[in-house]
Amino acid sequence: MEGMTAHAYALADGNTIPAIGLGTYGLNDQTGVEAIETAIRDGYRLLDTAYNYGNEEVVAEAVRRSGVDRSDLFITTKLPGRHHGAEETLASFEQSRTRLDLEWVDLYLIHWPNPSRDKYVDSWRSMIKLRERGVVRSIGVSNFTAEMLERLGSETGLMPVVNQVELHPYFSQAELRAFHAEHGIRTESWSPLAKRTELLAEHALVEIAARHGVTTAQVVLAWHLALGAVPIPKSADAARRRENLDVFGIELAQDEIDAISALERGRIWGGDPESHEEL
Ligand SMILES: NC(=O)C1=CN([C@@H]2O[C@H](COP(=O)(O)OP(=O)(O)OC[C@H]3O[C@@H](n4cnc5c(N)ncnc54)[C@H](OP(=O)(O)O)[C@@H]3O)[C@@H](O)[C@H]2O)C=CC1
Ligand SMILES: O=C(O)C(=O)[C@@H](O)[C@H](O)C(=O)CO
Repeated sequence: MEGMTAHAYALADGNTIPAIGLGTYGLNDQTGVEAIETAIRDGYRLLDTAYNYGNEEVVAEAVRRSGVDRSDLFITTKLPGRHHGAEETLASFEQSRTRLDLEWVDLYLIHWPNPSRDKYVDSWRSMIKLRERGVVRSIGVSNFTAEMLERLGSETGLMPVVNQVELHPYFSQAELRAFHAEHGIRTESWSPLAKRTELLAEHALVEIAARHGVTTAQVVLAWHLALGAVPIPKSADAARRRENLDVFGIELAQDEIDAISALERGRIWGGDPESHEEL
């Protein structure tokens, strides 16, 4: 599995990111605390939240209750579109950090580029400052196109180390992943199971899963690992979360990887970074 050691990858800034994580969108309130706490106890180390998920305090409580050393966890949060801008970014981060009850955040992402606002470069400069201050270990983006990434690089001299994008067998992002590989950017996959939809019943996946004696969800997650992308599946169910973590022994053959990539059909909803407004 490309560039992976001990189920983690080195990022271009020298930090390390776990090879799989837990998506937390929709894990709220007490049930969310219990789900995330159990996930940590079961071995999840990367937790993916965002200002806009309204659950940063839920993540904080789960981390406290888990008993796992904070330095063994990798916690990501994201800057919302309505807070783009130099000062706004610094203030928004501080709110996130306070709610997360953390000395530092492992990975801070610009959630969406919101190009109509044209402020993501200002936000990026503030994120560079946050990293220099040590309150953020790694900085990245989400839902950025190659052109937007180029712009960050040319205007600030620093490329993100991660771009978290929609990625699953229906939308495999081959071109963007090639751009990432050229520029030392690690790809993270959001909605890695295509929000379940009908993906997990696809004939090609059912066949491959039967051959390996695993579930179709596990096949999809093994495909992400084979691509060198970091999937962050969300599940509210403890057994499914354990299933999603138990994928490192699945070695897909190249023809299986190709058959899964051939399911390509496009985005599962209208989240085009050029036009989507996520405030
Ligand atoms: N940066 C961005 O713009 C975005 C980031 N994200 C991030 O990505 C994470 C994951 O994406 P999400 O949209 O939730 O989609 P996923 O692809 O992770 O799919 C989640 C769905 O799949 C089901 N599921 C999970 N595991 C299994 C399994 N083993 N077998 C069968 N069904 C399963 C879940 O149901 P159940 O809970 O009942 O198990 C849920 O309905 C989010 O939580 C968030 O952190 C998501 C969207 C955009
Ligand atoms: O989950 C996320 O990170 C998002 O950006 C979502 O708000 C996403 O835009 C969505 O779920 C829209 O239906």
